[in-house]
Amino acid sequence: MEGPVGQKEKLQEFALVSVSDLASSSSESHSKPVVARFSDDSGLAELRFHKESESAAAINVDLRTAQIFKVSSVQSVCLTEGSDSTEEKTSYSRGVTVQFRNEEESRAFHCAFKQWKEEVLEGKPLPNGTISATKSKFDDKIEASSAKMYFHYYGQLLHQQNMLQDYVRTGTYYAAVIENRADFFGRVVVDVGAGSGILSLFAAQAGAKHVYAVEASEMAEYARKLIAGNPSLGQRITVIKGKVEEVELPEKADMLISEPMGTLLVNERMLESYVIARDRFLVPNGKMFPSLGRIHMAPFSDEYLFIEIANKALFWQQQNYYGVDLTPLYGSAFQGYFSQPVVDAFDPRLLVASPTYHVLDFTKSKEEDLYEIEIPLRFTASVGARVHGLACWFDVLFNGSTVQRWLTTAPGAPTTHWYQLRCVLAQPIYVMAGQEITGQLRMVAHNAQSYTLYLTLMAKMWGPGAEQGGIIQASSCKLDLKEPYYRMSQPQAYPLTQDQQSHPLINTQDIQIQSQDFEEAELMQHPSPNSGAQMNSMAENN
Ligand SMILES: C[S@@+](CC[C@H](N)C(=O)[O-])C[C@H]1O[C@@H](n2cnc3c(N)ncnc32)[C@H](O)[C@@H]1O
Repeated sequence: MEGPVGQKEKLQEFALVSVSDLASSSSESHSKPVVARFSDDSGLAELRFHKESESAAAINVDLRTAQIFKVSSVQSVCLTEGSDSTEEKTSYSRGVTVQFRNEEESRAFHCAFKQWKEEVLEGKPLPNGTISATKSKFDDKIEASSAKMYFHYYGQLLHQQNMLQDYVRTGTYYAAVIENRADFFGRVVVDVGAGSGILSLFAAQAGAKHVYAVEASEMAEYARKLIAGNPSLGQRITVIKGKVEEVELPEKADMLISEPMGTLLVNERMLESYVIARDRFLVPNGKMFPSLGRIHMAPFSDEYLFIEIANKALFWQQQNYYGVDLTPLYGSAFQGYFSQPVVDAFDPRLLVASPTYHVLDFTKSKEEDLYEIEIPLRFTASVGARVHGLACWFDVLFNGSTVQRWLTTAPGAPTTHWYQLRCVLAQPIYVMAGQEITGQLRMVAHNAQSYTLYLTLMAKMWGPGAEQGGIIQASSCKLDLKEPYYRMSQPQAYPLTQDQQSHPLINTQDIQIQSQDFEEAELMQHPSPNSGAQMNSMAENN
């Protein structure tokens, strides 16, 4: 045994009685002693079984995927994923039976095996496009079942198509890239979560020197196909299948391009992957497309929506449902319906105050900043109304050196597949025109790639008692962003109340609509692909 683990030239050797490759049934044994050698001198952490002083006919095991099982006190089986080099796609499991000289050596070997996996591989740089650690930051914070469903969803062409067919989204990306050729020309670009590879192809069209398209789902294979089918661009694009938290790239990037936005900007928690990619791949002062996002918020009044939600729970008020009293569950059902944020396109005239916004700067935010986001709220009601909750939407900025362009999901702007989001209070509050509405929106990330939302809205004392500063109404709710209620309908022509007609609601200029180059977008009837609820219901259906 030589070269203790942890030193620069890492190497460890064991003498064995024999090894046999289960696939070939050939056995390496006695004539010359068999050696098991852990090494990383090729840059690849591997276990190699070979005859002493003979490297030919060695059996190589990739330690990143290898597992070892004890069959007896002196015999073990080492299983690993293998790949057939002649046919890139084929992957199969490979087994090697290892015979030790005694129990003590077996124990030492197992101990070394465990150490190599845990200590040597942890954070160790590996060759381009390979996985850098057995368990990454992504795996630490995201539930495996959520990640599996998430990448399964994005692995399907139909869901990529849904995003590609959001012409406001894809058209704004295209315009932002092509109008800012100067930012791409001759530059190295990383496409973070490349999906079909569309943004990589746009970057190549704008003259990028090379684009690394990193995609964790099975979509990476389709991206390869699409890119190969566009050879004049494709020769400057490399698709790397893996998570941005784990892959290694051969060079630093001058620029990142990505579409990491989910419902309410933060759903899916992909913004965290975007800033991790920034820290891992981007040169100092490199560009990010988009570079920042804003969450916009305003209180709204929507009697129809409120009644619709409240009515859903009425089912549980039946006292004789096939002879069963359902009322014990009414309260829980009522709460359950109000814990679902509503996703739809609403008429901006439902807003009862000018919106405010919260900025997330992707060039500066730390990953941890996105774990919990607290937004203080302060509005002045422009009309007297019953406030039913908080309406939210987002926009992102492409801060090009030639043209600055915003992609907005604002109500009243051409509809995107993100629509808008509304948090509805089970207990509405009443406000008069000119009254101040305060509160807080707190978003806490959870391990199912989404957020729990805590909303509080308060209306301060109005009239003579106001100087005392007393709060007369406060209403709170807790919602799960992963479980939205999709209420996809055409924006309704809401009849204005008399009060609303005499007071113009809000200055619609306050809602920045910057993607107006596009014709009225057709309203898409499909639910957002970025929704956990849809993924869940999809999984339930399967
Ligand atoms: C919203 S889609 C955008 C796809 C494509 N860029 C586009 O604009 O059409 C996000 C993509 O990022 C991928 N993705 C999400 N998190 C990732 C991660 N940590 N590493 C690599 N890919 C990821 C998803 O599988 C999905 O294909």
